[in-house]
Amino acid sequence: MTSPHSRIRPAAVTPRRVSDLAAALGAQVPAADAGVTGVASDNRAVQPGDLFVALPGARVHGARFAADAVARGASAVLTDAAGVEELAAQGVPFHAAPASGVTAAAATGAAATGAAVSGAAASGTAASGGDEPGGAGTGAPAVPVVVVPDPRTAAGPAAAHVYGSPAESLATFGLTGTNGKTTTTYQLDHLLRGIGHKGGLVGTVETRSGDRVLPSVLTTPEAADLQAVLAAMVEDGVDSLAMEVSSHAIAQHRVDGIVYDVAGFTNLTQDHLDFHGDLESYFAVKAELFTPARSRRGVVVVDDEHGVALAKRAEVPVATLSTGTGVRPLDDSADWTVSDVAPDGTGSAFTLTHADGRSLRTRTSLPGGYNVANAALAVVMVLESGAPFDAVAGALARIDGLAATVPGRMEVLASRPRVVVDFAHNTEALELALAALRPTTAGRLSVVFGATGDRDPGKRPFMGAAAVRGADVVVVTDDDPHGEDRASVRKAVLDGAHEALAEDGTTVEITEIADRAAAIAHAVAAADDDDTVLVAGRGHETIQEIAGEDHLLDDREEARAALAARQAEIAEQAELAQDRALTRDFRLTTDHTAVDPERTN
Ligand SMILES: CC(=O)N[C@H]1[C@@H](OP(=O)(O)OP(=O)(O)OC[C@H]2O[C@@H](n3ccc(=O)[nH]c3=O)[C@H](O)[C@@H]2O)O[C@H](CO)[C@@H](O)[C@@H]1O[C@H](C)C(=O)N[C@@H](C)C(=O)N[C@H](CCC(=O)O)C(=O)O
Ligand SMILES: Nc1ncnc2c1ncn2[C@@H]1O[C@H](COP(=O)(O)OP(=O)(O)OP(=O)(O)O)[C@@H](O)[C@H]1O
Repeated sequence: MTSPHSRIRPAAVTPRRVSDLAAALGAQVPAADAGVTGVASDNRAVQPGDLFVALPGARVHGARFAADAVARGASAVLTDAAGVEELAAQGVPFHAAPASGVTAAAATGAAATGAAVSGAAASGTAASGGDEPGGAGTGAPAVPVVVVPDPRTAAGPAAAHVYGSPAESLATFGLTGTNGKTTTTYQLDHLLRGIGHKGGLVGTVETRSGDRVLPSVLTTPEAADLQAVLAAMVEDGVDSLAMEVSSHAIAQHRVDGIVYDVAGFTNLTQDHLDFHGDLESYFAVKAELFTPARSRRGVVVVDDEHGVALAKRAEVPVATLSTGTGVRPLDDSADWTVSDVAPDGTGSAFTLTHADGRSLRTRTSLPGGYNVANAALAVVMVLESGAPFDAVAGALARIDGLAATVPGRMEVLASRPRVVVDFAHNTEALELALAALRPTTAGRLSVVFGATGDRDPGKRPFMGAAAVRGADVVVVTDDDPHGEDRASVRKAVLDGAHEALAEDGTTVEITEIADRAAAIAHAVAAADDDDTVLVAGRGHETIQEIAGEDHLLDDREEARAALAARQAEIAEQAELAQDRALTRDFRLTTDHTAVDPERTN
C-alpha cells in the first residue's frame, strides 16, 4: 500500500535562494541564506534541501516538527511568529530577521539558548549566529527562517516560486461544486487528450503525471505538494491539468499560486457544514474560485439556484450552461444549452448548443441525467479555454464522446447482470444513482449499501428510505463503521427502509448482511441476467475501517469475484444438467423402459 506521505515530485529542481524567496513573499530576508530545491509542509515528507513550511493547524503547530524536518535535511523554514516561538522553545538553531514579527518571547527563547540578537539578524542559535551552533544540543546547522503573518497564504506562492511557477506552463482547468467534480475531471482529461494534450490529473481518486500515478489522500493536495505535482507534470511533458478544487482547499489556501485558465462549477447542495458553518459560507468559499486571483474565466452550470447566483456574483467572465437535468428547468437564456437527451448504450447522447448557433452532438457512456451535465460541462470548459470548435467536435467524434471510465463512479463491471459500483454515499446521490439506472434495467434493480459510522448519523434512515423507494431489492451492509458499533449503524438504515416500506405499502425485499463482501456476493448471485446490481457508497475506496483497524476491501474486486462465482455456478449447473441429459439418453438407448434419473420413486 502507498504511504500517506508518498508524494509525486519533480526529479530536478534549480536551487532557489531563501533571500530571493523572502523578497518574493514580501518578507524580511533572514540573516543567513541557503538554497532550497523543494517544499514540504509535513515533516514526514521532507527531503534534503526542502523549505519546511510550518503551518499553524487546528490541532498542532507544524513548527512542533521542525527539529525532525531539519534532521531530515530541510535547509530553511517558512512560518509565522508563533512558529518561531515554537522553534526557539525547542532549541532548533535558526536565523530570522529581527523585524520579522518575532515576538519578544521568541527572542528571549532564542537568547536563552545563547543566541546573539543583534544587528540585522536575530539568530536563535547557541553561538553567535554561526552556522554550526550547539543550540539546545541539536547539533544541527542553523537554518534560515522566513517569517510571514500567515504561512497558509504564503505556502502556495512560496512553493510556486521554488518550483518555477509550473502552473504557467500548463493549460489549467479547476473544478468545484458539491457533486460531480471527480467525474467531470476525468471527462475533461479524456477530451483534452482527444484534442492532443498530454493531460495531468489531480483529484479524489488519484494524481497522474505522465506515467506517475499515486492514489490520493486529499481531493486537493496541500499547497506544497500540489506545486510539486505541477512541477513534475512540466518535467514529464504534461501540458494540461484537470483538477478538483475542494472548498476545504480554497479556504485553506491550498490552490494559492495558481490562476486557472478555466474554473468550472457543477452544483451546490448541503455538505461539509461541520467545516464551513452554514450553506452560505460554503457557497461563498466556492465562489472565490471565480475571482481574478484564482481564475481567468469560468463555466457555471445553472441547473440549481446557487449556479444562477454564482454566475451573477462571479468576478471573472463566465459562460453559463443549462442542461435541464437538475432541479431547475432548461434555461434558454444560458450561453450553452443541452437538448435532445436520448439513451445511448449505457449512457446518453445529447446536443450542446451555443446561443450563437454553434452546435454539436455527442455522448457520455455514464448513466443518468447528471452525467449529461458533467459531460457537457467538460466540453464547454474546453471550448471556453479557446480550443477551436471544429477541433473539439472532431475529437469528440473520434474518441466516442465523453467515454472516460471514472474509477468507482457509475463504473459498470458487467452487463448481464449489470453490476455498477458508485460512490453515492448520501441520500441525494443514492436517489440519483438509482433513478439513473432504473430506465435501463429490464429486470429488478438491487442496491447494496450501508452508512458510514461516526459521521452524520441523521442521514441513515433517509438513505434507507431512498433505497426502498428506488430499488426492488435492498441489501443493507456495512460501509466504513470507523469506531462506531456496526449493528447500530445498520439498524438506523434498516429502520428508515422499513418505515418507508410501511408508508408506501410496496413490496421490496430487504436483507441485512453485515459483511460487505458477503452482501455483494449475495446480491450478484441472486441477480438474473436482466437485473442491475448497484453497489453504492465506497466507489474507488480500498480500505474499510472497522473499530480503528484498516481492512482491505475494494467493492469492484468483490463484485468481480462475485460475478466469477456466479458464472462458475451457472457453468456447474449447466454441466450437471448436461450430465443428467446424457445419462437419461444413455438409459433410453440401453433400456426399453425409460427411467428418469431425477426420479427417486
Ligand atoms: C479540516 C481539514 O481540512 N484539516 C486539514 C488541516 O488539518 P489541521 O489544521 O488540523 O492540521 P494539523 O493536524 O493541526 O497539523 C498542522 C500542520 O502540522 C503538520 N504536521 C502534523 C503532524 C505531524 O506529525 N507532522 C506535521 O508536519 C501538518 O502537515 C500541518 O501542516 O491541515 C492538514 C495538513 O495541513 C490536512 O491534512 C487536514 O486535512 C484533514 C486530514 C482532512 O480530512 N481534510 C478533509 C476534510 C479535506 O480537506 N477534504 C477535502 C475534500 C472535501 C470533499 O469535497 O469531500 C479535500 O480536499 O480533500
Ligand atoms: N452533477 C452531479 N450532480 C449530482 N450528483 C452527481 C453529479 N455527478 C456525480 N454525482 C453523484 O455524486 C457522487 C460523487 O460523484 P463525484 O465523485 O464525481 O463527485 P465529487 O464532487 O468528486 O464528490 P466527492 O468530493 O465526494 O468525491 C456519485 O455518487 C455520483 O453518482
